[in-house]
Amino acid sequence: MDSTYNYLADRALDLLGSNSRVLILLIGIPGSGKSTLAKNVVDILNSRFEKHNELQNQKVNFQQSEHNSGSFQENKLVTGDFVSKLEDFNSNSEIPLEDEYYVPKKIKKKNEIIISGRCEDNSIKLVYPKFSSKHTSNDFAQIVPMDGFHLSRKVLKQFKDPDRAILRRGSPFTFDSKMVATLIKLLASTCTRKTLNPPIDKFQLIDGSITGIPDIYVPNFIHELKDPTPFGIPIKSTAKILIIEGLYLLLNQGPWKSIYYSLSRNHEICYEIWKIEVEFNVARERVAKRHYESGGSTTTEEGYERFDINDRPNGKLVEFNSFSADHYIQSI
Ligand SMILES: Nc1ncnc2c1ncn2[C@@H]1O[C@H](COP(=O)(O)OP(=O)(O)OP(=O)(O)O)[C@@H](O)[C@H]1O
Repeated sequence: MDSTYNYLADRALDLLGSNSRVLILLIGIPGSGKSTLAKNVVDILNSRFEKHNELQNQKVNFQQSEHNSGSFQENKLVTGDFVSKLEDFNSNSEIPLEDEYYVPKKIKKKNEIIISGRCEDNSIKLVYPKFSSKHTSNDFAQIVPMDGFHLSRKVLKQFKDPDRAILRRGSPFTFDSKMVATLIKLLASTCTRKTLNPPIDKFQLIDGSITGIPDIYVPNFIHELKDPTPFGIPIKSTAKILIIEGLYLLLNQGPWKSIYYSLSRNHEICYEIWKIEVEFNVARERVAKRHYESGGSTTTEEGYERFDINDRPNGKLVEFNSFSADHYIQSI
């Protein structure tokens, strides 16, 4: 197992090369072990980062612009082109909550831009970094979960068939898929292949005032609240390896398919797609156990039932309707 995680950490570092950032999409059916694998790989990367800095006898090796006015300069953001194409949010316009194709809108504030989809709970915030004085070892590699893009129960209850929406929570139509696609396009724009001159060490962090990469805040999913919270997860401008994990990232249906197209048609983007392969009966055992241990079901039998009602159809959907990945990992 450890050798798989170490191999993947090496692979991510090789992909990064001397680019400012690499994006890795991690997919797999429910229970395939996406979160577990992503966490292990990110931990290895961050501990290597820490060790590297210890060897160099410096806390964090990082490059920052000397003259940073700290003022907001949208045109300096690498995400500027993409964001400028989004329409401004108009508080009078009605948001069709069930429209999967609803296009997110932007709201500009002093030194930040908020991108809002069908529900403000799923919003994303971009902040142009003023100063980046505090860095920790966790700034190097990071997991970006998709859970925060679950539509809130408040929204699902307003669907034409709220019972079905609540029962099938976790299915593609219960996410703000346009916001997921928007986030990936935003992140992709921060991962363009640009060999810096002079080439920099893989482990060197570079301030957003040099790269034009903003800090991006994405929604978190608090399991106790059973709903998303906006801006709960910061993706610092200095993060160099991002692992985005989610079930539907390669789905070739609805707004999800734009994720694959936005990456695969652009060879300028430094990215790779990894898929974990696992037998359904193995995933079923794991998920039923997880449901039971987390209190989501009172017996293991009920855990199996939950897998069969929701996780299995969602898993089958992605197994038969997804684009191909770049690298396949056998779950052990
Ligand atoms: N290789 C493994 N061997 C045994 N159990 C595992 C393995 N990987 C993960 N698990 C366990 O299986 C369960 C599901 O793992 P994890 O949450 O990482 O999967 P996931 O693909 O992210 O699932 P989901 O999409 O449902 O969130 C967890 O309880 C985890 O501890």
